[in-house]
Amino acid sequence: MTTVSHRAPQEPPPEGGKETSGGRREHRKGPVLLRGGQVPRETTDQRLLESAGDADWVHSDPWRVLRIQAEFVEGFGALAEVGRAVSVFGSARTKADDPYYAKAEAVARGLVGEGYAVITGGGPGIMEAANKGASEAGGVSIGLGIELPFEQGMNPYVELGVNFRYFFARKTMFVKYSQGFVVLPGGFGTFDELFESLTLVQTRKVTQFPIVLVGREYWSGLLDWLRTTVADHGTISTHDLDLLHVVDDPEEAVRIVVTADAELATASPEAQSSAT
Ligand SMILES: CC(C)=CCNc1ncnc2c1ncn2[C@@H]1O[C@H](COP(=O)(O)O)[C@@H](O)[C@H]1O
Repeated sequence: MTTVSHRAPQEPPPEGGKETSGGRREHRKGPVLLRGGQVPRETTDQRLLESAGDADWVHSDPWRVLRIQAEFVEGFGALAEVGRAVSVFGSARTKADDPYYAKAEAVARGLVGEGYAVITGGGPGIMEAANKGASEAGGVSIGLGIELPFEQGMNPYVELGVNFRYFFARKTMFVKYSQGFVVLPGGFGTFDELFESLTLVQTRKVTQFPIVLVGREYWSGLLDWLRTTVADHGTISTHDLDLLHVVDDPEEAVRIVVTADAELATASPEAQSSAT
């Protein structure tokens, strides 16, 4: 493994790497290709064997990789035996008297009634509502929490909780361990989760993955924009929007997930393949 040192422009040209047929120096580091001023002047082994000099690099990023790895291992370990599950997303700010709070509870109850565990981000608002609905219905209520600068802690209805430091490790868990996503009104965090799942379906990294938006009024502006501006520019195909189901009724949301999941169970193994 090598690390990249960034030099000031006045420093001498790099000595490391290999000369290509075009007479340029280049250095490969896994998926990373370094050329020109980015080629490291010395190899990692050289640095490792050096007794003197700056050794800070040994202590920071390589260890971070192990922490990231540990998050995946812990997450996989905690969730491997959960069985069929659906992730429910939505705003962290929704109050308990908001009608969407009750809808999220109802979605979770319905999912439990169909034998699914419910996975959320473990936080307040819609996440809390879904965990509440799941735990009160006697189902498996899971929270994949995220460490944030303003500590919130897991909502009290989470019964199996895993706390992540990295959003990307956590997002893998939502997709890997759920059979579908139900998305209630939310902000940037919710959009991130929604568009990540849409991208995975669009690029066939996951297949037959139902994504249900609850709240026609809330989502219609976004959908209109996708149908007109975005599709008109050709940056998505109109059929990409078929990936999304929009409903108002929690029971309908549950029905869509159950139907898509049943179709997947009878589909070919190739159709079931997943990159996660
Ligand atoms: C009040 C507040 C901001 C609390 C933050 N506490 C949180 N705890 C856990 N997951 C979160 C939190 N904030 C955002 N997320 C993630 O982002 C989504 C909600 O973000 P937003 O509120 O729509 O943008 C959730 O589905 C969740 O996965």
